[in-house]
Amino acid sequence: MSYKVLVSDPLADEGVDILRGFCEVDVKTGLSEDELVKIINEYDGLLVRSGTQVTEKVINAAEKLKFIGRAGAGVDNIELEPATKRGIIVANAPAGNTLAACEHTLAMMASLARNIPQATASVKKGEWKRSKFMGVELNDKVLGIVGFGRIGQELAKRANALEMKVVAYDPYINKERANELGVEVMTLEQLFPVADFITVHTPLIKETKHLINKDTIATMKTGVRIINCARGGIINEDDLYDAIVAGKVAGAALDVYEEEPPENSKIVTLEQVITTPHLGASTVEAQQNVAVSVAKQCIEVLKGGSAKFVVNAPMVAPDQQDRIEPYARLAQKMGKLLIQLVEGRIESVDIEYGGKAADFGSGSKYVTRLALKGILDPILQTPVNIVNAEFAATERGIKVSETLAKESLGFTNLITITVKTDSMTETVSGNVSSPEKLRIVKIGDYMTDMTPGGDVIISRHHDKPGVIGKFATITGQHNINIAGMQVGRNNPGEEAVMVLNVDSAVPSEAMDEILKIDGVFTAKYAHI
Ligand SMILES: NC(=O)C1=CN([C@@H]2O[C@H](COP(=O)(O)OP(=O)(O)OC[C@H]3O[C@@H](n4cnc5c(N)ncnc54)[C@H](O)[C@@H]3O)[C@@H](O)[C@H]2O)C=CC1
Ligand SMILES: O=C(O)C(=O)COP(=O)(O)O
Repeated sequence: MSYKVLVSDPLADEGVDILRGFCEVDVKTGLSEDELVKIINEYDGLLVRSGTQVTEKVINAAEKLKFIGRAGAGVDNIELEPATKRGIIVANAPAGNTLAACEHTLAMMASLARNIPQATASVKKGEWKRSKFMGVELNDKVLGIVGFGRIGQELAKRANALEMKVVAYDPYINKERANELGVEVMTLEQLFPVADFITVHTPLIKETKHLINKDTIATMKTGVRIINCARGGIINEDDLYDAIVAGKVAGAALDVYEEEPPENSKIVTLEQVITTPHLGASTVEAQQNVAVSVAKQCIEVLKGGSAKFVVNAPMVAPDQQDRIEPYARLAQKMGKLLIQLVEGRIESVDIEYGGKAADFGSGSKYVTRLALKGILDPILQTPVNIVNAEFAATERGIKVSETLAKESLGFTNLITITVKTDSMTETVSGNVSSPEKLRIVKIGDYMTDMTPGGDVIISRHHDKPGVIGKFATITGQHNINIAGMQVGRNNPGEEAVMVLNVDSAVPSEAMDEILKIDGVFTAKYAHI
């Protein structure tokens, strides 16, 4: 299969070369939304930085698109919901530019403290105004970090070395980690009045939009200096402008703007405001890191796998991946079996985790989505994957639940999936004996021991002499070889469940004959 990938923002050659080794790549930068909409249906993958707006209109025109890669951290230029609905994996390269953005913030803070850009411009004009550019020291000043994630934490380490006092606010902060870094954790109300420098390192989301505004600025120290190397929009630029003009804020260092480029922004015209054109990630090292990361993830996805840093699907922690992967495979096969066993409109799917499968934490969401993929893939037009599985279920009114099992039937781990339709309920339980040995151990009320895979006939029949023999006769007449057989029953002479593994597909005529056997209640052919 040959794939085509569009790179619509400048991407380091190292990434483009990796992609070219796998598929056709077009590099077309500076496209308008309409230009992108016109060509996007040719592509299986799209790689961007912050320059391309991946809007709903673009996504809806992207008929073949399977992957959108963000060569960087922030994904606020990609509309995630439409991508998720369409099953398009969106991934970023979150750590590749952390140090670049952190060092840029440090450089901006030092430049702001010592008026370096203004002084440079003055000298270049032939001036020699030493008293005009009196600065302040960083030493002993309070640095308030808002958003204590990757960049915020790296910055704290470096600010400690400059002998600044670091305080931080983050609603999801790891207090132990902050204390290890010598950082005092505060509320925003505590941080604003004590900080000499305030720097924001949050994503731009509804909670952080205009987090710095006229009301919050009013609570800050007079003479505070503010830095934004995260996202335009976290600071209300008009309010910051007024506060600088009023002398409340001594100055600001901005790398990012509410509108980029900031053509209509008055804030950039102020002498006290130093500016760079969104350069936080622009180092040779960071660009190589992020380009290679998204290129590799793009290839993985186009090969049918998953990406390492998916932002629109549940992630499994890297140290849990090997452990959870066999359960995910098992759940998908169980789902595929179940959909072939049930009849009617599906109303609910419950996935029960027992024994060692009960402590997956958020990893269970990954397993659940693969179970849903197994169930929904054969019945839906659009391909179902880890990204859109839950959406595809809820859109069809299917209630999905996860429960912890009270018992695991004596197995060290057990997953039980129950599918309820408007006419019946079917339950299948499975166990991971070893990463290579997956087993279906129970169908309905009957214990079995079946390796999920290949072609099977599953019957419910009266446990009496001669019934099983007739199965063998019919399959033999249709030249279908029986590879294995297990029968489960609760009491002799009552109902039994049989799983017959066969070596080839079973035609409908053979199934019609099987259904006519005296004593057969139900019989289904399934390919798993
Ligand atoms: N200027 C540039 O070129 C670059 C900008 N960035 C931007 O920097 C920002 C931070 O990036 P990372 O540190 O890599 O992300 P991260 O995800 O590691 O950290 C973000 C932190 O913000 C915190 N947060 C979320 N909501 C918050 C709220 N309401 N108040 C305070 N904190 C909140 C999160 O808990 C998290 O710890 C992002 O917006 C990213 O897009 C990143 C790289 C380069
Ligand atoms: O990674 C981020 O969030 C950035 O803002 C970097 O943006 P860029 O890739 O340089 O357009």
